[in-house]
Order: sequence, then C-alpha cells, then structure tokens
Amino acid sequence: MLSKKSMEITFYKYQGTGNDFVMIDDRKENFDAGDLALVSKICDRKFGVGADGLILIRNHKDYDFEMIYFNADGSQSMCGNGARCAVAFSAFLEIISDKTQFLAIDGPHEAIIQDGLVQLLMGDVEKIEEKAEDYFVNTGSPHHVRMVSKISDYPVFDEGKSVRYDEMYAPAGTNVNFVEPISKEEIYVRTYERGVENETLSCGTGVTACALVYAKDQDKAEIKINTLGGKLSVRFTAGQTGGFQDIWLIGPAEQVFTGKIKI
Ligand SMILES: N[C@H](CCC[C@H](N)C(=O)O)C(=O)O
Repeated sequence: MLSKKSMEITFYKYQGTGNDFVMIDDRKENFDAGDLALVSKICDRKFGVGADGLILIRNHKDYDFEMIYFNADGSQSMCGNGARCAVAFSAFLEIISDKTQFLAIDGPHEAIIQDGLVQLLMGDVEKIEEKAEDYFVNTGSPHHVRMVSKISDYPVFDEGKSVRYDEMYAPAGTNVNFVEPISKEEIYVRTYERGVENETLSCGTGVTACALVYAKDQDKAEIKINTLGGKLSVRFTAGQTGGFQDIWLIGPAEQVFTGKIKI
C-alpha cells in the first residue's frame, strides 16, 4: 500500500436489484481497508459517490479473488447482492470468465454467470431459530424475519430499527426482514439493513433467510422473491437435521457507471 499521500483511483458503481455498491479493483492494495471514515465518506449519498456498501476486489493465493465488503457505516459482514456484483465485476475485469471460487468474510463461495444472471452458492445454514412470533437465521449475515400482511403499508423503517437495536441482538445487532406471501413459491420482502441503518431496495442474504423461513418444511424448493429493487430467486435443499445446503441466490448484477475518487 502506498504511503498516506492522496491519490486518485477509478471506481465502478454496481447494483444488484437496487442494492448498490462502489466497487474498486484493489489488486494493488492501494486502498487503506482500515480507513473506515473514507469508506463512509465514499458511501455518503450527499458528500460522496453514494452506496449501500463498498467492495474491494483483491488477489488471494487460494481463490480467484477475495471480496472485502463494507457496509456504508464501515462495518463488515457478508453481502449476498454485493457478492453477486463482485462476481460480475471480476468478469468485467477478466479475472474470471463465467465460473469462480472466491473468498468472502464468511468463507469460500462458488458462483456461476448464466443467462445474464449471477448464481451465488451461499454457505450452509445450520438452523432457523424461533423468536416469539418471528424467526432468526444467519445466512452469512444475521437476519430477523417477520411474516406480515399489507407489506406495502408496513412501517419497515420504524419496526426494523426497533428490532435491529433490540437488546436481544446487542451488541452486534441484526438485519430485519418483513415477508408477505404471494403464492406457495413466491414472496415479497422488504428489509431494514444493519450498517446502512435504513431500508434498502433489496438484501441478498436477507431474501435468502426469508426464502428458507418461508419454505422450511419443504425438502427442496425454489422460492421467487419480489423486492422494491427487483426480482431474485433462492434454491435450496433441506438437510436431515433441520439445516439447509446447496443454497443458491440468483439474480441480476449491473454496472451503472464509473468514475474517479481521491483516497
Ligand atoms: N447489512 C448487512 C450486510 C449486507 C447485506 C446485504 N446487502 C446483502 O445483500 O446480503 C449486515 O451488516 O449484516
């Protein structure tokens, strides 16, 4: 990493069903991954580029690449939509073609680019916990899941923030998802995202959690998910001991624009 003198670097803006990210090819490791104030400034929608998160792509000796994800507030977690965008960005950079094994904060992932969509293999899920009338499941990031009706009128920000800061999740907190069934194999999901501290247009690890909760009693399932930002699907196989494997998060990832930032 160069000394702390300011330099200009190129960034690429990607969105995956409206969850948006500043992507940086940081294989030369010029970006100070410890400078969380810089991450927050870049993600600020008034004083920076504006994004739900920032992703560094770096080399890794054992994988095609490593993705380092930051929420807009500089905190780190696994990001499903961000990972799908990282795969599309790595193909754009010609690091990969249409298949990859890469490393994220929650471990290795496989991904495939097919028919214009990115299919991301998520980590196995051990269990779904019941939380009073709701559920909790970790899909690489923590997710509280609540079934609701009339989701379009639901107070997602207020209810989401209240659960996100509830003492039962202190100190790390959780993401909070609200689900309305559309049919046996389709749901509508809205999400309050930890680290963005607002509703986002979609959340990949969140819709994965919601799909597992919604279809947990089926052996195999493919659940279609509508979000404010677009359509995703999740395929999975239920294990023998209440867990889930072969969990695939499938959806689009689009490069929106490119620019330069001073770091
Ligand atoms: N805000 C999440 C990480 C990003 C999740 C979301 N953007 C996704 O697509 O999975 C958290 O702090 O756990």
